Amino acid sequence: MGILDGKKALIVGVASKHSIAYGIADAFHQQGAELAFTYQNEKLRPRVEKFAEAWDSTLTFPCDVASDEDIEQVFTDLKKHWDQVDIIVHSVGFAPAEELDGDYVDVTTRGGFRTAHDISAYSFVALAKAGRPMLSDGGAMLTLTYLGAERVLQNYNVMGLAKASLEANVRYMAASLGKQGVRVNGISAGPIKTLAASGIKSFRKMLAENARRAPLGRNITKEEVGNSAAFLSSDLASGITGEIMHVDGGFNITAMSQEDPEA
Ligand SMILES: NC(=O)c1ccc[n+]([C@@H]2O[C@H](COP(=O)([O-])OP(=O)(O)OC[C@H]3O[C@@H](n4cnc5c(N)ncnc54)[C@H](O)[C@@H]3O)[C@@H](O)[C@H]2O)c1
Ligand SMILES: Cc1c(CN(C)C(=O)CCc2cnc3c(c2)CCC(=O)N3)oc2ccccc12
Repeated sequence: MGILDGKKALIVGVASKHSIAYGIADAFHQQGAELAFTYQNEKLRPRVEKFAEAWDSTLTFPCDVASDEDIEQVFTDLKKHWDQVDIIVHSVGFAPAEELDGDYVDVTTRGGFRTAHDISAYSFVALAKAGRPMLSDGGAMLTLTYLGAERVLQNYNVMGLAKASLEANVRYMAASLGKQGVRVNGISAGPIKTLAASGIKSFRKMLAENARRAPLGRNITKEEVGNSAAFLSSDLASGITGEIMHVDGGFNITAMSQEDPEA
């Protein structure tokens, strides 16, 4: 008896076993959902096919979210297997690496700004546009955001603006899709060591600072994000839409903590 029994979920954004989308897929499978996946490129295909098999799924589709044709094709192909889709998870974020290291005003460019917003924010409503005809009454969409949308974190730079746009997307999409019984929410996750986090300068220091200052005194895991995602996507959350839920050990409620050396 799982909270997602009978639900069909499309998960966009699995790239490795460290991915947040991996934690979400695992939790969804444990809760009884039937899964389908997209992968960004041919390089990721064998890996995602292997993961899908472990979760009793044979449904994997290529999709670069920069391409409207790719996104349309995903739902055309999915329609051959499923009449409707109950859940769509968007776990995708990208900005050119050079935008994420240094002074915001110095390193931000028009091209980098466009790419960050296209891939990290527009892609969520693009999935809704293409998926709308297949989304069931009682369906749910979910995306992953970060505290950088609300506060300034060093080096997060233009990704913070893209996440702010993504969080507004959650609210406007919730308002647009509510009449057809589809809920739209976001999870603002604490920092997790994933591919998207690798190569980020002083990421380890950031993880340590988060663990020190968070009320739970530790970093959160992709499994914990997965469980919260399963709840938000399930009928247990039938009254929740347009919401951003922080799954970050409480870090976002703090300012200075007693142990702060500067306190
Ligand atoms: N890791 C963290 O600390 C953290 C914290 C909060 C939010 N997030 C967000 O979680 C989401 C997942 O990131 P992650 O940390 O699991 O890292 P990840 O690298 O495992 O996942 C990022 C995914 O984005 C996909 N992607 C990038 N560009 C794409 C494109 N053009 N088309 C299709 N897919 C594309 C990648 O293939 C990958 O699957 C992102 O939105 C990220 O901003 C991450
Ligand atoms: C936390 C944190 C993250 C993790 N996180 C919340 C993210 O949203 C990941 C964002 C991200 C987007 N695009 C790229 C990369 C990371 C690195 C590789 C690349 O080429 N492009 O990224 C940061 C970047 C700077 C500062 C903090 C962070």
